[in-house]
Amino acid sequence: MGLVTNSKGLIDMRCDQHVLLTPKQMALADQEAVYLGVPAFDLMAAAGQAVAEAIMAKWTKRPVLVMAGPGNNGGDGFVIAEQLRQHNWPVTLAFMGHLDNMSAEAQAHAKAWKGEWHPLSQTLLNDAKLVVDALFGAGLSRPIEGQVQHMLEAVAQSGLPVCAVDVPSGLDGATGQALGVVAKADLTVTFFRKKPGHLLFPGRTFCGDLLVRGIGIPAKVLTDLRIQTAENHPDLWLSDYPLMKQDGHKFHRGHVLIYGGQWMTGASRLSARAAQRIGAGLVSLAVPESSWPIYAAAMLSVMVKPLAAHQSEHAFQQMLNDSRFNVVVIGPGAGLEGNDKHRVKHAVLETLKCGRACVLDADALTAFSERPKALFEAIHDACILTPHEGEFARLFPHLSEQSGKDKLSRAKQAARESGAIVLLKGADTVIASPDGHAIINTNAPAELATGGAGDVLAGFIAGLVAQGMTPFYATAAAVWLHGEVANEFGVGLIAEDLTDALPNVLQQLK
Ligand SMILES: NC(=O)C1=CN([C@@H]2O[C@H](COP(=O)(O)OP(=O)(O)OC[C@H]3O[C@@H](n4cnc5c(N)ncnc54)[C@H](O)[C@@H]3O)[C@@H](O)[C@H]2O)[C@@H](O)CC1
Ligand SMILES: Nc1ncnc2c1ncn2[C@@H]1O[C@H](COP(=O)(O)OP(=O)(O)O)[C@@H](O)[C@H]1O
Ligand SMILES: [K+]
Repeated sequence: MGLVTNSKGLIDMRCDQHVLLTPKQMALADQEAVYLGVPAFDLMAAAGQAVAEAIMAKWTKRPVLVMAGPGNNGGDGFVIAEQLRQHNWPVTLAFMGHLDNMSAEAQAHAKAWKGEWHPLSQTLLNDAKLVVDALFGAGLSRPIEGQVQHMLEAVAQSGLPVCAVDVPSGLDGATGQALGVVAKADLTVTFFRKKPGHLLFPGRTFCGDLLVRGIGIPAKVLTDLRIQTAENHPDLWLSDYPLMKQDGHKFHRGHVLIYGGQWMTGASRLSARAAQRIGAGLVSLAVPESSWPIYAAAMLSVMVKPLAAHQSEHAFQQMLNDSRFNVVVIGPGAGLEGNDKHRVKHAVLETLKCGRACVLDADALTAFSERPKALFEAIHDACILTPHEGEFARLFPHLSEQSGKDKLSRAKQAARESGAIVLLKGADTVIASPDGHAIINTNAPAELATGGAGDVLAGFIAGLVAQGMTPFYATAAAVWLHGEVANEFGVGLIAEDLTDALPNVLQQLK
């Protein structure tokens, strides 16, 4: 897989801007930059300078309280304080730590601060109109408690605007989870590249506006870091995107087969329309004979094939023999009542048995909740599971939201355990591949929380896989387009609009 690393394991520079570094990887990047000849003093100077500039661009001149912690995050704080002071801002500096324990560069910058030093105290908030949180950054190693906790609580209660340096103190940059209390910020300035914790919830809400600033670390330090995570962006997959060929015909653009249920006939129709709109050459719906008129009447350009009631399993199996169906979607509206569950499981297992690329969603996932292993044993590498948190917990109960693990790790572990690409939905959708690569999506607006949006997404994915896109990229592209269309449409969105408004967004991709 070539998401962030190419076949030699080197970073693909096309997407280098979008990679996400864990705090550990960031520390290695810093070290490597120093090894390559960039002085640590200069890195810290650039970091502090970048934050000071961001503050002066966002806020008018006002009294500032800079809270500087015991490590290099605190070192940045001293640079910020001095920079703002030089621009005639009234600055108060509160330090918690021991100068002797700080790195040489932090000590040097602390000594360059021309103002007074105060111990951390809540009374300092009385005269402040802005707080700079330079307490802890990448080095946070345990939950915040005691005096710092009380200080952060007082900052929150004060309602003062906060600028966080690198990450809001208390936020785990790797996971987006709080380690004890977190200082919620209005602006967070991070360095070199974003961290997963800036994008995953609840971390994203703690950061406020997020700025990334280069501090002189050369991009080539990324090559040895074994980075596996990136933020979703067309740069990751556009070169793999199936743009139309002038001499193409419909059979070049794949044929999606969608399994339709008896009662919830809308869901699979939404998927079908979405697969068409995103460019699949042909789309067929295989539906129970009894519901055939409903489907056929509503779908004009989709081929609707009836599955006879007395032999529906056999009939579906027969359809799979036609190798022109290069992707199968099962789940939206498939049904779980009576014999439906058995039929759905059978359809899934037969599809997997013949090695067909497939998107398994909704009921196709829930159908296996009693014995997920039966599904995992059949899965191959062109299989995409698209659960929301509820469906995810049915297949991976030990990885549910309640497990205490973060979303990125949960999705990655699920992909590894199942052998499938796992798309774990939500406002911070994660797409994880069994080989450890993962993409975090950030463009989805809350308008997507509407019935049927997931059915459309399944259709988008299938439509892209049908056209030859690799499943991992197809999933990432579909999720991004889904979010982008919802943004373009705005309020009042219903699932049908996602498909109808897709062409505008596709047009901009060209
Ligand atoms: N060359 C570099 O490494 C650069 C680092 N930069 C800054 O340095 C930061 C990372 O610096 P550090 O690795 O020194 O880490 P931090 O400054 O985040 O904090 C590390 C210190 O905090 C203590 N600590 C951790 N968790 C604690 C807790 N819950 N309660 C009390 N004390 C706790 C640790 O024992 C250690 O003394 C980055 O976030 C960034 O702001 C920037 O200056 C750019 C250059
Ligand atoms: N608050 C939110 N912000 C952004 N996207 C969301 C939010 N809530 C849900 N979504 C997205 O909306 C879609 C809903 O899918 P799903 O839960 O399967 O719904 P349905 O089964 O009704 O189609 C997913 O793509 C999900 O990521
Ligand atoms: K901080």
